[in-house]
Formats: sequence, structure tokens, C-alpha cells
Amino acid sequence: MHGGLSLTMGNLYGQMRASSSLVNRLNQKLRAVVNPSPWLSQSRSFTTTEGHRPTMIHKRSLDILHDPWFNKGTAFTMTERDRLDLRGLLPPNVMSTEQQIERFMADLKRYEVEARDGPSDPYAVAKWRILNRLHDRNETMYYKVLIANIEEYAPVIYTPTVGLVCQNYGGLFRRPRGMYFSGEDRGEMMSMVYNWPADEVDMIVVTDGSRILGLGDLGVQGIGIAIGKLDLYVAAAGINPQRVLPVMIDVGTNNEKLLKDPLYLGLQRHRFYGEEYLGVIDEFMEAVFTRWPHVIVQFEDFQSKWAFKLLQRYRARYRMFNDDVQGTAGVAIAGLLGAVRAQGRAMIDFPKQKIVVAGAGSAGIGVLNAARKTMARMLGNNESALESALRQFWVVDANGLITDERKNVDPDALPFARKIEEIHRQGLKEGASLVQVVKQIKPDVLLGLSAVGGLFSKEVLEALKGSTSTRPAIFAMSNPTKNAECTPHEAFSIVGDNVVFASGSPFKDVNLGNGRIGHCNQGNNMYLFPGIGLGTLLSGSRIISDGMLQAAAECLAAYMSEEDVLNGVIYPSISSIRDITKQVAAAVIKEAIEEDLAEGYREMDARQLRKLSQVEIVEYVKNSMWSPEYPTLVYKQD
Ligand SMILES: NC(=O)C1=CN([C@@H]2O[C@H](COP(=O)(O)OP(=O)(O)OC[C@H]3O[C@@H](n4cnc5c(N)ncnc54)[C@H](O)[C@@H]3O)[C@@H](O)[C@H]2O)C=CC1
Ligand SMILES: CC(=O)C(=O)O
Ligand SMILES: [Mg+2]
Repeated sequence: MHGGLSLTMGNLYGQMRASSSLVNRLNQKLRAVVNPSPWLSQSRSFTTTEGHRPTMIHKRSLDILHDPWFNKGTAFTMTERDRLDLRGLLPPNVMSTEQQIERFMADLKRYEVEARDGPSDPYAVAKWRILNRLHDRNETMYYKVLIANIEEYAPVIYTPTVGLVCQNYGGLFRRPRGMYFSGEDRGEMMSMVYNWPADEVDMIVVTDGSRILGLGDLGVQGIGIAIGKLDLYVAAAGINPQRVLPVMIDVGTNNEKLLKDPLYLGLQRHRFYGEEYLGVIDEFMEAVFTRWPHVIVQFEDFQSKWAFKLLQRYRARYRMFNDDVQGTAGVAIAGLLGAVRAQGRAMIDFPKQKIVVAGAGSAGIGVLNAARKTMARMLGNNESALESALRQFWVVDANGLITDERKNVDPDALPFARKIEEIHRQGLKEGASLVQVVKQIKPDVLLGLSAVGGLFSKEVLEALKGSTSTRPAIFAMSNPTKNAECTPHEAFSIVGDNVVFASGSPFKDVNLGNGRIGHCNQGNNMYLFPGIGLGTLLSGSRIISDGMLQAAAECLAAYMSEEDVLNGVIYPSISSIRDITKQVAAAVIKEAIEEDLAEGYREMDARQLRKLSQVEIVEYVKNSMWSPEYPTLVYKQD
């Protein structure tokens, strides 16, 4: 790999006899590591053609990958990975040098063609690359730039651009970030977790790449979403970047294109399923919680079938949550309550809202469950309230309206299957189309988590004009931009100037003429997950309870003033995300204390935590948040 640049030990000592000043210099080098300087590499007398004898190296693990002289990237063989503590620090597929060059060249050539992310910003990927290079070079500066310009760069490091980055990760991959646990690592995870250099890790975001945003199965390339989410943990929640760990669990892919791509970086086999799949995830959880017992694990972008199962499997045992199910639910609840207030009504009127949801996957069902519970609490918090809340929802998936006549309804969606007699009375039937449902129900809210761009077609939006609400709300929450169910321009121009609009990825506000603005809110779980993680960390709660999640959602809902919501502004600006996160974290801590879950964090033990006033909790959160400032460095010998 290093060809003429590498030095074998025999060759090195032979050359050392030739020059005593060089000997001194080389001795110096050898004390630390056999790591030839650029000067040496250019010296013709040191060029070797041997290349078969080993190069001695006094480095291990990430230090090798970050050393341009020794790094071979994806070309490290499995035995080398084991010998040098590299297992898990690289994607699992071992590449030849030729393949590496081919991948690099392919990326270089398609640069101009694929650096496009719809009409929003043709240079988004180019910006991502520049930011990524800074991230690799200087973390402090990277986060300084990100925090100071969060509104401008969140869409680059997060949705929508991160989606495009994941799709092209094979080409964009340069220096590894995070860990890769693969199905081939079974039996090894407990030891390989020690290959990560940090003794303390606060936050892990893990994905298996099976449903990245609305882009489907991207296999090992999904690591980009874990990196993007953790960037927000640092920028918004002030989690120390040395204590975050993005993780990809590579259990194969069912993406046929990737399976056939010789340059794909992940395991080239179909996904594990059943007990085999669970075995891999179990082993991963055990390994990370053994090494870092206080870590919080955020599950991200797992396909629905596993999202719910894994949540149920682990939530009582580990400090974990599923962002797509639980984070999204909280953000949607805050927005739905905002939409009620935007109609000039009190929040307590929420149980009267008629809500049509398109999409019954991890995100849609998460939102439905949370909305049902919120309504039930307002209606008396008992079984009959939970039952009657169900009447407010109509759920449409890829096969149309879900009723109890449907065969093989997903168990998580089953409670929301409408009774067929009731549906007939409403002029509908099993499998009715979205447009038929909107026409007949005349809902207050139309919420999309379908991953189908343009699903809220002209016809659907025309139908929504018949809404019985004084101010219908449209949540086109699917990501990235091209998957949004409609654009704000379509919503305002077809349904009317009065609608409340939110989308998962950012759009610009719409000029309605005569100085009026149609506000485009960003309804994205980024407003909650950083605060849920930070609040859990600082409370020392062993689990993340429903109450803590509810407190986070209520805090976000309360963040907006009456004036804001009446103007159709139901979510805050991302420029205040650090402040929002601080408040959300404080609400989570308060709830953990009330539920007697808080065990404290570092010097702040449980007893002291319980004594804090509301103001003091906020202060505690603020003082615990990391800020990007250069520390003074002093050398200390081991
Ligand atoms: N804004 C936010 O904060 C978040 C947005 N999302 C987005 O939500 C979307 C869905 O995510 P998951 O629920 O995990 O995906 P999923 O794949 O599990 O679910 C998609 C659902 O949409 C349904 N669907 C497909 N075609 C449809 C059609 N023509 N009409 C109605 N329904 C249709 C499917 O039957 C399925 O129930 C993704 O685009 C994701 O990016 C997810 C989490 C958070
Ligand atoms: C925002 C997010 O988590 C998603 O689209 O999956
Ligand atoms: Mg997600």
C-alpha cells in the first residue's frame, strides 16, 4: 500500500550506518514510533523496493488509521485488523488497493453530477465535504463553526444532505468515524469494544442501516445518520465530542444494488433475521454496557419491524430509546398541540381533533400511540378515555385505510384499525384511498410519515379544503426533502393562506403577497432527542420512562408563545436549539426526580439533585454543557 514509502527495519538499520546525523534523527523517531518523516520519504537512498518484510510500528488502533504513513483504510486484512486492534474501526468489507483506487476515482468523477440535492442547494455535498474535512482536522473549530451557523449548516450535516451523503458513502468515505460491529464479529464484540480509544462514552447513536430517513435500506452506508445525529448532540446538547460514539451494526443488506456493487463497503449478504439478528444486537448491547455502564444508546433508523421489538426488548433493562418512535412522537405532539392553539383554541380541545395519518411505520405508529395517550390523559386518563381517543384517528398505509377487515395488520398498528361498520357509516371502506378519506372525514390535521414524496397531491390538498377546521394543519414530516408529502408552497397555494404547515426537512417560508408570510415549521425530532439524551445523562436515570418523554414533549409545546402559534409558528427556530435543548433536558431531569429514577451524575448525587429548584436544574444543565473552546495543553509522560 505504501509502496516506495515504507521502510523495513533491516533496510532502515543498513541506511543508518551511512549517516550519523541521520542516525540521531532516526533514533529519535524510533523512540516514539517508526514513522518516517516526509523528508525521509523523499530521500531516494531510503526508498525500498522490498516490501515483503514487515514494517515495525509502535502504534495501535485509531492512531494507525489517523496516520497517513501507515493507514491502509479499508485494505487492512482481517488478521491485521485483529493484530493491530482495528477490528470494528472500519467497515467490514476488506478491499484491494485496486478497489480502493476505483472507488476514489468513481467518486471524483461523479462529483459534479451528484453534488445535487434537489433545488434547495446544488452545493450541499461540496459543503458537507469541506465541513467533514474540518471535523477530521479540528473538532473544536468544527463545532464552533456549526454552533455559530446552525441554521445554515444543520441542513448539511443533517437532513436533507446527510441522506445524500449516506447514499454516496462508499465514495465519500475517507477517514473512519465511529465503530462497525458486523454479523461476522459474533463472539468478538466484548473484546473489540475496547478498541475504541475513549474510556468514557456518554452517547451512542446506533443504526443497522435498514431504513435511513425515507431512503430505504442503505446497509453499512447508514453510519452517516448516526454521525449526523451525534453532531447535533454536541452542537445542541453540549455533549463532549470525545464522549460520543456513532455505531453501525452491519447485519447485511437487502438492497440489491449494494449487494451487486463490488465497491460496497459492507457485508455482501442478505440481512440476518429472527434469532440470528437478535443475537447480534444482544451481543452489541451487552458489550457496550459492560464497557460503559452509564452510556445512553439511541436507536436510529431501524426498519419498523425491529424498531418496536428492540425497544420492548431493551427499554426496561438499558438506558436506551428509539428516536424514530419516541423522539418523533414527542415532536409531533408538541406540533399538534401548537396547531390546536393556532386555531385560537385551548390545548384541552386536542381530543376533539380529527387526525388523518398517512404512514403506519415506526414513526407513524409512534406518533399515533403518543397522541392517543395525550388525548386520553385530557379525557380522564382511564381505559374508556384510551378507547374513545381511538375514534379521532384514521390511518392510511400503502394499502389504504386500515380497518379491522384488513388481514395481517401489523400488531403495532392493530389498535388503530377502524371498525368496519363505523367506516361504512362514514362513507368509506377498507383500503379507501387517502383522497377519499380526506374528502369524507374533513380532518383538522393531515399528517404524513409515509416516506412518499408528493403523497399529498393536488387532489388530496383540494380535498383538505373541505376541512371542518378553521385552520387545518399539514405535517409533511417525511425526510429528506424529496420525500416530503408536499411542499409548503403547495400547501399554502392549494389549501389556503391560513393553514399551519410543518415539514421534516427544512423549507423556506412562503411569500403569500401583501407582506404576508406562510410560515414553514420544521417538525423534526432534532428538537427533542438531544434534550432527552442530555436530561437522562445528567439525571443518572437508569431507564428512559414514558413520563420523561412526555415531559420533554410538553416542554417543547410550552416553548412557543401565544403570539407565535397564532402566527402559525408552532416550532422554534433552529437557531435557538441549544436553549430549547437545555429546557428540555431540565424537564426530563425534573420528571426523573419526581419518578424517583434519578441516581445522579458525577458530583451531583441523587440527594443533591432532589434539593434543586427548577431554576437550579436549568443552571445545572447549562453548566454541564460542553462548549467548543481550545484548552491549554501540557505534556505529561505516561
Ligand atoms: N420528521 C421527523 O422527525 C421524522 C421523520 N421520519 C420520516 O418518516 C418516514 C417514515 O419512517 P418510518 O415510519 O420509520 O418508515 P416505514 O417504512 O416503517 O413506514 C412507512 C409507512 O408508510 C406507508 N406508506 C407507504 N406508501 C404509502 C402510501 N402511498 N400512502 C400511505 N402510506 C404509505 C407504509 O405502508 C408504512 O406504513 C421516513 O421518511 C422518515 O424519514 C421518521 C422519523 C422522524
Ligand atoms: C429525522 C429522522 O429521524 C428520520 O427521518 O428518520
Ligand atoms: Mg431517524
